[in-house]
Amino acid sequence: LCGHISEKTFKFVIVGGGIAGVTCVEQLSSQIPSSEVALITAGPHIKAVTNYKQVSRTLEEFDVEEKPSSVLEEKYPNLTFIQSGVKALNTQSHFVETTDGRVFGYEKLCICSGGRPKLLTQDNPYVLGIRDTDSAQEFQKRLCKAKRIVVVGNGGIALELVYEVEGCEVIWAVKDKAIGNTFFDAGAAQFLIPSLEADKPEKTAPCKRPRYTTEEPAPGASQTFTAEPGSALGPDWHEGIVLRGAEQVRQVSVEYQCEVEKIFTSEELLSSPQQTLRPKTEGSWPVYVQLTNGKTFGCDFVVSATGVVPNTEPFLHGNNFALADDGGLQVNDQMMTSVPDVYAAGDVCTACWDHSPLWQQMRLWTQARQMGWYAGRCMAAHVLSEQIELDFCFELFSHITRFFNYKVVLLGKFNGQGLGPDHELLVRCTKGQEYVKVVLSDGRMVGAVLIGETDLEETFENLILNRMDLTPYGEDLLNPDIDIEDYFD
Ligand SMILES: Cc1cc2nc3c(=O)[nH]c(=O)nc-3n(C[C@H](O)[C@H](O)[C@H](O)COP(=O)(O)OP(=O)(O)OC[C@H]3O[C@@H](n4cnc5c(N)ncnc54)[C@H](O)[C@@H]3O)c2cc1C
Ligand SMILES: NC(=O)C1=CN([C@@H]2O[C@H](COP(=O)(O)OP(=O)(O)OC[C@H]3O[C@@H](n4cnc5c(N)ncnc54)[C@H](OP(=O)(O)O)[C@@H]3O)[C@@H](O)[C@H]2O)C=CC1
Repeated sequence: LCGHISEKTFKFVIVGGGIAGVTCVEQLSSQIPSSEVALITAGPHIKAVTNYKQVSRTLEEFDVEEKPSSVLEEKYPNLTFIQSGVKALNTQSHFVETTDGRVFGYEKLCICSGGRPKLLTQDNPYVLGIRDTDSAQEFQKRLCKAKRIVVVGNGGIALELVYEVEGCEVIWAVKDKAIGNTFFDAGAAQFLIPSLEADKPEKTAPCKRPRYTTEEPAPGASQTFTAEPGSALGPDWHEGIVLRGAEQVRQVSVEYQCEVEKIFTSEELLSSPQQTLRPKTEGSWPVYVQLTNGKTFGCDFVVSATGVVPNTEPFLHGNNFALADDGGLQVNDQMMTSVPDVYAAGDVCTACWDHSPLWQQMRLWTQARQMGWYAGRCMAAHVLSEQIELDFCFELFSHITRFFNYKVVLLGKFNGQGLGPDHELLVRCTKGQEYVKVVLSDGRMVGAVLIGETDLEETFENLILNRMDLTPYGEDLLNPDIDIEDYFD
């Protein structure tokens, strides 16, 4: 960037129009309305949080809408929207350079560039990831002609896909002994598995959440930005699109405790000596997946639902950012990276402060919002030379979502993460109705998994936050004949 003259210098520059970036912009604009803020993002749309509802002290629910950037600009006159990717950053001179060749100065910068799918293999046309509207559309396009797909991964996307896909055979390959390892233990998995075999309940009411934009880009509009990823999808992304394959019925088979050994095409199969790559399945398929359990499945395509990689690439060259083991930009309890005046929030960053014993980072919509909001507050406080303390939302991990048509609430160390063998579990389960698991450490509740309409989230959240010794209550904690709320009044 040497020798570049910046077009304009802003007090605050935010990169990324996903939930983290947009929330950061909103926070800065409302805290210091007179300051000049620029939002630089690769696409013409931004993601906005709507219908925000604080369910309890730490649990929150909201909808997400994909909107044209003009909506933000109209709301915040101090905001300049710049539609372009950022291709380079000079943190010494405080400049960013965009893919369309412009240079902008900043006083404080917040990187909210999200993540991209961590695919099993790059550049294999039969291996798809799902992240943004474009990739979801591509998936839908391929699915409508597909008779069989292989889904690899055991986290959020795989859980959603195997349940939502209709009219297609789904082979689901997971590394673990049970499904959904990022969210559940084996007990919860056992509770959920019958939903994959049963007929799905008819969707009674249409989803009230707004759909994501699925329009084709305006002619000429996308050319410059096709290499840039869009914002991540989020709650109910699959409600807006038909996920139906070419068969009459859905059939899901889970292959446990295996990974992908090899992915090869039908041409490679035919040319292999003595057909060493002999598939165990009938028929001819465009692509084959050989698993470490010795089985090989032919399929129309593979979905790699194997996590995300933080989008740090354009910011690293020539700069000295400290990166975490997962590749995220390390941030401290003020959302500051290791480089002066550069902050980060959302999927691109890794929270490297001393976490509360009840919180952990997961790359989720809620955390992207909380981090963007808190980063905005920190940036504003720092230019005003004010002190700011880590927000309360980082005290307790909490997440509300839906899997297999059940409401799912996760609190604290819901899977006993990092607790070692010194913890106790209490479980209550009614088949097809609810699964309640409580994690106790030293007599205190430190985590919970609530599946179904349990109505226990607020009480359990309070019990966790109060750190009360629950030893005297024993198993009565989950006794369905005791109204637990009255019990602790
Ligand atoms: C299919 C799917 C379902 C999900 N479901 C849920 C759910 O139910 N609940 C939940 O809590 N979370 C869910 N998530 C996770 C959630 O969507 C993400 O954690 C969250 O959206 C991350 O927000 P972000 O703002 O950090 O990043 P992103 O939304 O990825 O936004 C990053 C932004 O940066 C822009 N950008 C990237 N690189 C550049 C660059 N070089 N220059 C300029 N701009 C750039 C992108 O265009 C984008 O606008 C889901 C994710 C996926 C993929
Ligand atoms: N409702 C919700 O809350 C949803 C949230 N999301 C979020 O979106 C993001 C993307 O979702 P997703 O891609 O499912 O990521 P997740 O991080 O949720 O899950 C990734 C899964 O893939 C497994 N995995 C990683 N590498 C391999 C490999 N080489 N072979 C086989 N399995 C592998 C991981 O196992 P291991 O953990 O052992 O490495 C893990 O089970 C995540 O941040 C997720 O939290 C997505 C959908 C719904």
